[in-house]
Amino acid sequence: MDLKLQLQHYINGKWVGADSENTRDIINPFNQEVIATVPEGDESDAKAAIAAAREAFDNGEWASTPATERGAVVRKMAELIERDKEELAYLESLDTGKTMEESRGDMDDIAGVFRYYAELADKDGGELIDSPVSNSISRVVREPVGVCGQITPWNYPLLQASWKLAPALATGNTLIMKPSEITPLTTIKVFQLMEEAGVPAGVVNLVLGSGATIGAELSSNEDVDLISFTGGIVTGKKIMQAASSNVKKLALELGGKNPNIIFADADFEIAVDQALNGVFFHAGQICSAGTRLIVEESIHDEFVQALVERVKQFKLGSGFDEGTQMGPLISAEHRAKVEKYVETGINEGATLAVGGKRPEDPELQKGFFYLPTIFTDCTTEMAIVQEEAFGPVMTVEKFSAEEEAVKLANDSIYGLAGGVWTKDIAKAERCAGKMRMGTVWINDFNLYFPHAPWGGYKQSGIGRELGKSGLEEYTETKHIFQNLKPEPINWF
Ligand SMILES: NC(=O)c1ccc[n+]([C@@H]2O[C@H](COP(=O)([O-])OP(=O)(O)OC[C@H]3O[C@@H](n4cnc5c(N)ncnc54)[C@H](O)[C@@H]3O)[C@@H](O)[C@H]2O)c1
Ligand SMILES: C[N+](C)(C)CC=O
Repeated sequence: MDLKLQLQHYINGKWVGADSENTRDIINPFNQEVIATVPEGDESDAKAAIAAAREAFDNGEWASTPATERGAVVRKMAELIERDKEELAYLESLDTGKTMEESRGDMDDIAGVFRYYAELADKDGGELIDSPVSNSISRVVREPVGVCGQITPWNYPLLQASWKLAPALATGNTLIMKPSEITPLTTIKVFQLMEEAGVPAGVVNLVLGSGATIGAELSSNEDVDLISFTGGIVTGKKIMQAASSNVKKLALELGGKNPNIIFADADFEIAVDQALNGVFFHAGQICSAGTRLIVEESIHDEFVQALVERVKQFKLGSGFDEGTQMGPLISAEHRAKVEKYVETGINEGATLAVGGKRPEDPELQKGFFYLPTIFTDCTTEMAIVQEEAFGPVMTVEKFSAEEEAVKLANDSIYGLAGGVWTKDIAKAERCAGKMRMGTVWINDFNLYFPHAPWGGYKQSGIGRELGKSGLEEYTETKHIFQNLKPEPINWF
């Protein structure tokens, strides 16, 4: 398949092969066909990219380029992504199995992220602060952190990359990105676009390969000043340990096990519709999927019945077919993980209301498909209620009082996101105030946009992406104090 892509690393402004002869096949999750073969990097490739980024930061001009000019390059990226939207969406759907409609939506979001950070690039000229010393000037400025390692997951390959690339570039950092080894295509394409947009050599570097080699090198290498990671909690903890080598700045966007509370006074039809969307969109492979449904007892049975009836109608298929609502899971290994999780639920005594197996449709046998699944009679101590399945599986718990709903929602090591459905706004605000999560949606679910910070409480992560906070992650804060009338202290 000719994807018209430069299937190589991008280091110091050049497209280069891997030091070793190793390669990796990229697999289409819909039919297991090989879409592309890319170099599989090792530590030496990562070290070359880090050296290029270090040199570009220490001796290059990007960090001191006027912020307005950096903003113009970031804005150009938004324009190029819009220009190549169809091609990018095609590559994303090919690589992840998600529908073209989803991928097109992702590309719009990604262009929006570049545009947002382009606008912010030159808006922070520093701040004068009050000084306790007369005849002095005290000011606070923000400077780029330096060399940034950026590691992304496979579920939203380019979207998650854009949340890191745009703010890092806007603030004058240099970077090395390592996309997920199973979904590198759109990231490769965007590096081609960054070259076209005029990002100077060495400022952005791309290394393809596994987490255990490239990711581990980025996390531990002492020439890297910041590591920004989006992925699973187990990997996040490893990165945190490795990053202690030189006390790197750390941004971690980890998993979630997100509650969605449905009160009896919610708009029933909308709540059913959005509860389904909150879990089964992108086959549940979303960090903020509302997989823990917490439903008020008085409407529980009717609500579950409505969910099950709708789930039975879902159209599974190719992301390129009109009408497909849910694509395959990303890989055979990932589907096996989801299957194990469902088996655990059955063994724990939860009731399988629908799904719980692979589809029988002959058209879907080559893909990594799994039927949308709902468990009822779930209780908070069950592993299926506590652990992230990252697949199309919903657990349903019951509650009878507001405090109980909030307690159930907070009973998790995670704290990424959650939802509350009710027409009683005071009740919704009370719940939102008590829910220990980085995002709480009231009468909505899974909405994110560039202006709003994104990140987790508890073990869902450290730091924030998007919004102004997402820009600040890539800056160091410096206080410059100038004494305009120095005098001797006469102490010694
Ligand atoms: N909080 C968020 O915004 C957010 C967004 C998307 C995905 N996620 C989470 O990502 C997870 C799914 O993604 P995944 O399966 O790709 O996660 P993962 O942790 O397996 O991999 C993520 C990235 O880390 C790399 N990696 C693996 N081992 C590494 C190591 N030892 N050192 C450095 N890097 C290493 C991988 O190669 C990949 O690029 C889920 O838990 C999901 O919730 C979170
Ligand atoms: C952050 N988000 C919702 C775009 C993707 C999470 O997996």
